[in-house]
Amino acid sequence: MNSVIKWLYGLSELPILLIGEGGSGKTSFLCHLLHGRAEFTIPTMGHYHTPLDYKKRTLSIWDTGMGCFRYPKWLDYFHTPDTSVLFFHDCTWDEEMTDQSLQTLSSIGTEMLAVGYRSCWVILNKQDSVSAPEADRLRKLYNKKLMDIFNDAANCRVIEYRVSTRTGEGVKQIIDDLYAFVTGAKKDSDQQSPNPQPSKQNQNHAPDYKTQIENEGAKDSLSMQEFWHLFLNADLLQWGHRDHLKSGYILILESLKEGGNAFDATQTFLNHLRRLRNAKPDSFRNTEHRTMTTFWLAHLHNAIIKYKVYGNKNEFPSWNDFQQVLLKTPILMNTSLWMDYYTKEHIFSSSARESWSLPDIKPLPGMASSNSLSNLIQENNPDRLLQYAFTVVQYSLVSGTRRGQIYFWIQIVHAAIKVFPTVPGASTEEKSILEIPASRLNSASFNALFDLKSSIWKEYYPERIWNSIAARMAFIPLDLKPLPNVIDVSSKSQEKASLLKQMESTLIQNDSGMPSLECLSFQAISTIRDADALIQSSEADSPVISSHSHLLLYLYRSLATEREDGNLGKTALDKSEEMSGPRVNSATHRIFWVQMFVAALSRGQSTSTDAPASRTETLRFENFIASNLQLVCEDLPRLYYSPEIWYSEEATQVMLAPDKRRMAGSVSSTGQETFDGMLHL
Ligand SMILES: Nc1nc2c(ncn2[C@@H]2O[C@H](COP(=O)(O)OP(=O)(O)OP(=O)(O)O)[C@@H](O)[C@H]2O)c(=O)[nH]1
Ligand SMILES: [Mg+2]
Repeated sequence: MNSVIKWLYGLSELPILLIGEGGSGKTSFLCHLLHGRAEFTIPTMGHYHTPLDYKKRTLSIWDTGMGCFRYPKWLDYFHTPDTSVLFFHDCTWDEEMTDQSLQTLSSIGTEMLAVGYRSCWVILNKQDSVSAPEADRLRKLYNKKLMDIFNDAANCRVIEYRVSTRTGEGVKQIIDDLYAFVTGAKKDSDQQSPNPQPSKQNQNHAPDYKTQIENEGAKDSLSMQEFWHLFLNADLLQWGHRDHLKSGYILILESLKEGGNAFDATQTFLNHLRRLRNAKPDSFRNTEHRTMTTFWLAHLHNAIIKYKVYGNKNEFPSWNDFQQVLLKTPILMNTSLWMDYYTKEHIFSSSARESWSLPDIKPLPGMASSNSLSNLIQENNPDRLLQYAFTVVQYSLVSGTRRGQIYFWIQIVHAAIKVFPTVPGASTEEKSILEIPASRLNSASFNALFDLKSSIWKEYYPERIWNSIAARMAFIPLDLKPLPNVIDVSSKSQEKASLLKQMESTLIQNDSGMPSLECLSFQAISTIRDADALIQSSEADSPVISSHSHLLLYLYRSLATEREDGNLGKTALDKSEEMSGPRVNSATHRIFWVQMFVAALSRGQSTSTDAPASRTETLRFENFIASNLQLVCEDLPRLYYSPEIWYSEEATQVMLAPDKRRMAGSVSSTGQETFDGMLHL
């Protein structure tokens, strides 16, 4: 795991770990270091890596949040024997908090001793707010504690001078001292290269994979359809590398068309393998290995994208292009390809067999490199049918009026979109347009499909009712004809092929960007509806999370009242740990959403946009969602994490920092903290 973390975040030089109880000033310290001033901070969750060029070296600074302490042995993942630890204490804490902080230092110290350590310096922070004798008292307490734990005064000590990460006093001196200490003490063993070399076999031999592909292709007399038929019936006469690639190619291609990725396709592939094994145990041995399957599907996925993008093609390749795709990426023929990425110990571990595990030699191609910001594409679509709904929704949510009209639009949009499945299907036949999941639909396709007009209300209401005062307050029963349950796909837009193409390109674009405002607004409507239903039932307070709307409502109810007492971060983590269910069974997933929530609530705090307490809970929740539309986007993690990291076993165990984009609560060296989602809305 350590090596995974190392290549993932480039933890190559002078690692420095900032730890200490929540609110002790770790992030403020980093802000001062980077920007030379204190900034507004929100509680940090998880671990964030910031490289800082300093003198002639790069400091690899890890800011941690209190979430860390909650995972057993978390230090194992982020602390190496060459890490310098800076432990923060808030001098204004009362006795109870001080005891807790001392205990935390004990448990961290014990783990450091087990892993091996370089140094541990205690920083008595916020001395701008306490007297000198109080700081002295604390210094003695901590000196004794350090002696008890490490008995190593040369490397483990309390900083003597005054420190305040608010005023900046002492900050530069700490880093100067640490730099001098580390560069002076650097051992020879540290110069070792962190990454093992790629396997010799792959370096020395460059087999002619192209010729091999051509030879095997020439002998392959089955059409792709025939192959697939035999595969489904477990009638394949052979089950070699090419057959694996072929079936994987079909599955990943179909998954891609419906907005899926290697991870969605992995489960389908494993299901097929199980089916084949049950049908013909002698021909299909039990070689089920989740990491290996995902590894190959991820490579096939990249090969398909490469073929499409570099070939300047508008469409995904077809089934029959398999041979051509293979020829463009001949390395797929290398059955030992995984050796470039995984050590044997790692890939043959039982956890890698059962769950997707990140490679420990180098990242898969296409995986975002450390902290690179993805270019967010703001859709600029002139054909914005949903804009109608959005405008009404936004107006209604913010002003609390015209509820009648908004519900009309909800019904219309909902009736139309009902023909889309909410969950992507797993069938592998050629996809029809109606198999694109609703969550991936964009407004242009929606418009083209349903041909709805902003004037459609005229079919249902006379103008005087539509514009009446009553319609502003509540939903008015329909006057002219009932609302449809399902709207037919417009007959004008039956040209499936061209629409499918349009959707495919949207899917690819959406991979790196946020859905349009219209889509977010649309999703917000259903979130609010779901939340309302949950509030009516008793399910809202259940920590067994049943849906994304439930997750949002649960966090909202747990945290919205907490922001006054300054303990938001701690409560958020406590609450998040009570949650269960498939959406939150990974540490990274859970903390990601909690962090998003904390950021949203903190923003509310700083801009005071919250609804008055007199409003009903549903309305307050509506108001909160309307001000933080990004939260309704279930795909939000895609903006921050590559799927390889997001779905990895490692991410399940500890909070892994995002690799595509920084989250609120972390500080970057290029700018100050970001409040996610709102920047590009
Ligand atoms: N008086 C005083 N307040 C400070 C000082 N440094 C930080 N603060 C305040 O303390 C609070 C917490 O600071 P952070 O830097 O967010 O603390 P943290 O250790 O990163 O907290 P977590 O991320 O929750 O673990 C903020 O409100 C800061 O403004 C200081 O030197 N003096
Ligand atoms: Mg912090």
